[in-house]
Amino acid sequence: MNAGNFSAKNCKAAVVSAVRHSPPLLVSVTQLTDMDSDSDSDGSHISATPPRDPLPPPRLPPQPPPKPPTSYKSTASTKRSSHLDIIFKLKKPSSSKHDKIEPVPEPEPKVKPIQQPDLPSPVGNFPFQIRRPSDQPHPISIGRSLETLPAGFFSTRRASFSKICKPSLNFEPETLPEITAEPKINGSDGPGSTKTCNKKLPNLIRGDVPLPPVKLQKRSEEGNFVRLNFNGYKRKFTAKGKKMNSYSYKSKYFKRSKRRVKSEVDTGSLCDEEGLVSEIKLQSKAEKPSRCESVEAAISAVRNEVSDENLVRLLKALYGYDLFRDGQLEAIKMILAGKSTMLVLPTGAGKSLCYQIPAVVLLGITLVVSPLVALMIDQLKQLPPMIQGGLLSSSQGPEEAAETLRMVQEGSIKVLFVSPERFLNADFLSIFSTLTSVSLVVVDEAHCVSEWSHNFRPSYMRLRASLLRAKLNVECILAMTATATTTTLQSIMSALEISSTNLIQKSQVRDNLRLSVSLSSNRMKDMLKLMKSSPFLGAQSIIVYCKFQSETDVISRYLCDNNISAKSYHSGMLARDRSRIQELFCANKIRVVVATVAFGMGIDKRDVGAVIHYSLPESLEEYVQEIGRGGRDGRLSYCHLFFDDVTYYKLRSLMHSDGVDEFAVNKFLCQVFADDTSSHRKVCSLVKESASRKFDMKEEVMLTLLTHLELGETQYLHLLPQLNVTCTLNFHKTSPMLLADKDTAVAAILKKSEIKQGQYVFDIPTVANSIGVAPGDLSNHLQNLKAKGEITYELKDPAYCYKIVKVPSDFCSLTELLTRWLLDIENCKVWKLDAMYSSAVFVVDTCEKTHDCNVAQQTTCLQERILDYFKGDSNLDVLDKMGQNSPFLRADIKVFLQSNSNVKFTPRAIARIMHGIGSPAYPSSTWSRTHFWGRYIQIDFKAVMNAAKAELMNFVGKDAP
Ligand SMILES: Nc1ncnc2c1ncn2[C@@H]1O[C@H](COP(=O)(O)OP(=O)(O)OP(=O)(O)O)[C@@H](O)[C@H]1O
Repeated sequence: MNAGNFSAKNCKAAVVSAVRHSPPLLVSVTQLTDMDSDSDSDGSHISATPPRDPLPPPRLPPQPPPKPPTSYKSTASTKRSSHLDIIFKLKKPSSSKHDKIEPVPEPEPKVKPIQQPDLPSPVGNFPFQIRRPSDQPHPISIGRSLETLPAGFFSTRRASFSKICKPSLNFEPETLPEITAEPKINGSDGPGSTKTCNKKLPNLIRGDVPLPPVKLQKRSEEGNFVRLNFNGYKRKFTAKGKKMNSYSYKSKYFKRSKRRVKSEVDTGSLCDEEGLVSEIKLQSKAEKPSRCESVEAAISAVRNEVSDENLVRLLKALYGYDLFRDGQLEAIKMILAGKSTMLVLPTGAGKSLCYQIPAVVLLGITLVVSPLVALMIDQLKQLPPMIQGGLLSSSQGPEEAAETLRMVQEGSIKVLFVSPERFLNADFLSIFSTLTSVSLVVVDEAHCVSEWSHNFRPSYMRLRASLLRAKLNVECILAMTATATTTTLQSIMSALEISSTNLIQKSQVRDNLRLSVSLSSNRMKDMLKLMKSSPFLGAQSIIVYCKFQSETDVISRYLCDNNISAKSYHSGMLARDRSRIQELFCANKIRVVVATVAFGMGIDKRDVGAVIHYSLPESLEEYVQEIGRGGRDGRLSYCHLFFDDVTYYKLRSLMHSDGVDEFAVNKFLCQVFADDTSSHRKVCSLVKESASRKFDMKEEVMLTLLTHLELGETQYLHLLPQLNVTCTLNFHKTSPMLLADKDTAVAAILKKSEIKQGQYVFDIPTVANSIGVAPGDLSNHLQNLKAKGEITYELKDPAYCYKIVKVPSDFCSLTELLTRWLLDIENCKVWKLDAMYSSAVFVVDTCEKTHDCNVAQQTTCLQERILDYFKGDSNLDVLDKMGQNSPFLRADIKVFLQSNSNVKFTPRAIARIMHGIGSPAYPSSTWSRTHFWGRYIQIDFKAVMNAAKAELMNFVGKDAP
């Protein structure tokens, strides 16, 4: 083997099959020949003959205690456990975005071989030995959601609704509280309630277009509201800068019967007893009828003539504001003229209003695509009371989703918030292509579309103009972001087919933010000093941003100890605790929130007087987004950034945590297309958790690859909504054989099941394929059987589902292409961090040189720097602070390999361990115990990878490249 083997250029199609069996980059250290340590590094004291005892054989998960069969359980329960048997017992660890950022632990003083039974195995050959956290239910359990359905729910709905119910089977990356957009009960006079909404009308509003009646929801009646269920806790909200909204909430048991709106804002107690489902109704204070009339009149006027004067009148009528802010009027007029628009305004500049006004003027529905449920909830709450809003999220129950869709079809929702994953769902799309007219699609946080942004989301790749036009019949698209470089903008505008003449871009940093930066060797002490001095001392509300969850707790405690009221906030906390803290902060009952990046989007507290960055952000985009939480009321807000080299090195390592190698991509492709059948109707699946470990690839990266395979130049597959694919089923009433005689699905289940402890365990897509139905239909059928008392079942193992459209003819070229693309994304992330760090250094240096280090001066310096960065100025000098080598690196890798001689590694896996980054196959819970964990954090990741590759080459007796 030589280095050339790593290049896909040399790769021939025939290699593909060889790759499946003999991974070129994956070398078992057990083959190492005599290898004494030549290191005098920290690891040199290690015995030159480290233990080579093989690890104990993998420990099978303990068998759960056998459950007595309720009835009709098979006697064949002693059947041999299969590969799936083991997968079933592995549970998904906590995986929120922010959880993934972990502090690098201190290394242990001695090198020890990793002695444990659950070592990761090489890519492609995992015996599923890695110990996982004990059984935790998946946050969204299909089984549970199906169990909550009323008997015969699917069968009793109209055909369209039985389809609509399927969204409940989807998994969307939404982990926040349930929300239900409930229909307006009495108000048949919502703006969209007119039947004319079903007609497709152009966006261009002219005098000659026949005007439908304008019917607004009267505020004196039951208004626009959203019912939220925060894990069984009632929440109390205070109005957040919205003149017209207040929030009332009561147990749904009272609300449902009375359907009467009451405003009860009590900031005293924030939680009621557990178990109660809360209803939070959003309503305005009773509005005078004249107000509605004035809004109706203002809308009619704009429909007749889109003039500045008429739009200002509508602004006043809807919001009470006298003037548009910079960029708003321009954007609204462009949208009303039917032109797709790219809008870049700073955070807090008022982007929402730019789609809300067109939404009331245009005749059809406005779809707003949002990346987070929390953001959708905030935006829904912030809709002016006269705009009827709704929301669809995977955390809703099927009945609630169906009800929202019914309202959409009726035309009584004007603005519908959806996640990008909805666009995978054919039933959802069919409603819009056939029944409901979509006037406008708004892509909020549009930078997520671009892989070159700081926050790329693979599901956003689906939002392409061609698809939106084809599926939704929509002409006008509005893309909005606060932070995008020129490259990012280009890729968004190309995906959404927005002409360069339709770009509205204002400065990305508001003028009322005063920026300052300092290098600190004791950030905690320095921060306290800062907060106790002017102007931070005078700030009523402060947000402190940290990188790591653990930091937020430590710092908030430290501040409290120093008489500053502070609370921590991060995504590892319960949703209800997060909401409570947000509410307390917004109600000025907590002065300081110490948060991770999780505290951001959607938070519209207007009077945040200071934003302090305790840790360096990962990019200037993130920095700009976070300082944008300050001074939303237009008053001065002070933003200070502390930075230090230790945090920079840690973050730099983390930038490599999504990277994958050619070999892993190739293995992944082989598995994706392993089910190559002549029938393209067959549904294939990839269980997320096990595949993630098998290929040592994060789930998000796998989804990125799958989405690219669907939406890239050639369409190789068609992605379907994600499903829980493993079903464990018990029969109760009729014997399985008798039931199978009458029911083909049951017959297929019996055929395709393994019997484990008397329970039938099968793969949903496999059974569905065998009888030629869609997996969703099989799930519905099971639900019906369950409703009749015939069966009970549980579903688990969330999986990506897809149909193969075309098998690639040249796996190697495709592998090379995808790997290079992922590598570019990885490099881009690194560059963004370097640009952030360099900017901080630049500002400190420049200001120091002037000997006049005041806040105002740093503001100018940093603003200029940010401007250059977003312009894509190639002159932006970015520091390269990383070391390229260390005299001890290779020797240490050698020792590491010796001391873990029973484990197979790739160069990337070794580099990750040396950089202290966990990965699905080499988790930090296991590997942080090694002495070498994070030891080479200051050496460039690629240099460590090269050294690891060379050592692995040595092992097989070949020269490194
Ligand atoms: N023309 C205006 N006059 C006065 N206030 C306005 C105007 N337009 C918007 N606002 C207010 O500014 C605040 C911020 O608006 P909005 O939430 O739409 O900002 P945004 O640009 O979407 O911010 P983010 O990027 O953080 O989501 C809101 O409270 C909104 O009511």
